[in-house]
Amino acid sequence: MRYAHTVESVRRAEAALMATLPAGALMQRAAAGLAAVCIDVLGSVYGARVVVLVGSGDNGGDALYAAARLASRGAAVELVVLKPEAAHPDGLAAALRAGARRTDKPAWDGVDLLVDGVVGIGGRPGLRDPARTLIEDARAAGTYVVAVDVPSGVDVDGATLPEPHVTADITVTFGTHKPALLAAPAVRAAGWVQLVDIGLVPYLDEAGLESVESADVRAAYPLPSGESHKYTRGVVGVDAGSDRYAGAAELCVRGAQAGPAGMVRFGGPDSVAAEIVARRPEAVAGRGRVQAWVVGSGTADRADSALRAAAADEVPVVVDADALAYWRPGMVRGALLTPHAGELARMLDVERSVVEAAPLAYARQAAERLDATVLLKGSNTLIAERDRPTRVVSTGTPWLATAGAGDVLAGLAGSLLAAGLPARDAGSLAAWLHGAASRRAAEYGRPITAGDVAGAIPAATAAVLSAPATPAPWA
Ligand SMILES: NC(=O)C1=CN([C@@H]2O[C@H](COP(=O)(O)OP(=O)(O)OC[C@H]3O[C@@H](n4cnc5c(N)ncnc54)[C@H](O)[C@@H]3O)[C@@H](O)[C@H]2O)[C@@H](O)CC1
Ligand SMILES: Nc1ncnc2c1ncn2[C@@H]1O[C@H](COP(=O)(O)OP(=O)(O)O)[C@@H](O)[C@H]1O
Ligand SMILES: [K+]
Repeated sequence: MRYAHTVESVRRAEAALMATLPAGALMQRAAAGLAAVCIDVLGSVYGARVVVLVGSGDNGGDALYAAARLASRGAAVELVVLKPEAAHPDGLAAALRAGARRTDKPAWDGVDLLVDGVVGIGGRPGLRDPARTLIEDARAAGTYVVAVDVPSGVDVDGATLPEPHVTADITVTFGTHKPALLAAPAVRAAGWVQLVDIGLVPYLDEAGLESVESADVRAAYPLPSGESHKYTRGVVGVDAGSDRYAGAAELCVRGAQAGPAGMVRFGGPDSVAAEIVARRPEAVAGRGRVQAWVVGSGTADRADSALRAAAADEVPVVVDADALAYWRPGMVRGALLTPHAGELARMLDVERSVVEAAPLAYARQAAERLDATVLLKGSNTLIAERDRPTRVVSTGTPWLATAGAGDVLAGLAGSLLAAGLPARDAGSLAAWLHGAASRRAAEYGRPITAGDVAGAIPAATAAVLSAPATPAPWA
């Protein structure tokens, strides 16, 4: 996992760490890491032109000490000190001593790098002038931007993206990630994120947000063993599709078949079942004992009865698409709801745009109010559960925004549930593998169908499971 901590928890940890160190040591660690990334970006430092925007807090202090390091390596460093009376005095003196010069209006032509030290975790969202105009001018000139700790102006904890804000090419962050560096929409402003270790980790409490990585998928994926048979691997029931949306049923079944469960039962209408079995002969038509249900993809006006029937089995349920409207808090223990922003907005009775602007807050609110694990689909996908760190998955590609992709995801999540994973892990792994499969299918940049995504899930799974350890002979 990559972990993100809120401003409050970073401050708490920093205070505890600072108490063990000489004054200023932490800022030096941060500045050294920042300067190293800038040097990497520049390639050749000597003679490079660097403009540093210096705010009035410690974020500006970091930027000033990094500026001193760059200037002492021969870079032509220009400091724009936004509030001279409040700039970090020792940092400013160090930068000037090393040869940096002050300016109010840099000529952006020929600037190799802009360092954004306007505000960090102490910043209020948004940017005021003159920082705003300076950033706009630099961007218009195509200047490469390195943000210090966070891109200035973003909402650090809420990960929303108020206008105006800095859009960085690289963000060099200290100690731990911040929510805005992992979750949409703010993550779009961060560019590539580089974490600098300043020794904070032992002092941090549990992260509120965690980003799922390939090693997490490998560690949690339910593997069959030599003793397994199809029933011990889990049976997943799919109640999806209708005469109008038969395709949704097939895509959901294909997602389920690409997961770890040993068998897929199709419990939808007979007319659809006949077609499913003809096209996917491994699926078994008719209801029976299952370890998890997937309900709702393309069920149209059967959604209510389909959800109630699944709930009566008292096994975990993936509640997707049309069935979401009939979800009642507490209906099923261990349920995984898989709405996109529009569906979640309807469930919470707000506008879609409101959810899209603050997905992290709404996914969390939904998990509370709806009493279930909520997987909110989008450019990155969130998995929220009450009293647990929220997960974020960002393996997908925008090509994944294609009709039916959600049906595949629901099927895959159901298979992982049936194989025994709790809802939060099933949702995390399903979203990760679904996103990885979409990238594989899109070959890093071409249109794909939901069927292509389903077809690529086994290869994406193989790639992540091929751990360096020697596999057991039967695996
Ligand atoms: N606390 C620590 O131990 C460490 C902090 N570090 C740095 O310190 C930063 C936090 O420093 P601070 O707490 O001083 O806060 P910041 O430097 O993030 O910002 C606070 C200052 O910016 C002004 N400000 C707030 N919102 C603004 C806005 N929208 N536009 C313009 N000005 C605004 C405030 O009036 C205040 O003076 C971190 O992000 C990190 O870069 C690092 O040096 C590592 C160690
Ligand atoms: N911009 C994007 N970048 C990456 N993935 C996206 C983006 N937009 C949507 N997705 C993903 O595409 C899938 C679309 O699912 P969904 O909205 O349910 O479509 P459908 O209902 O047609 O199946 C989800 O997995 C979602 O996370
Ligand atoms: K910054």
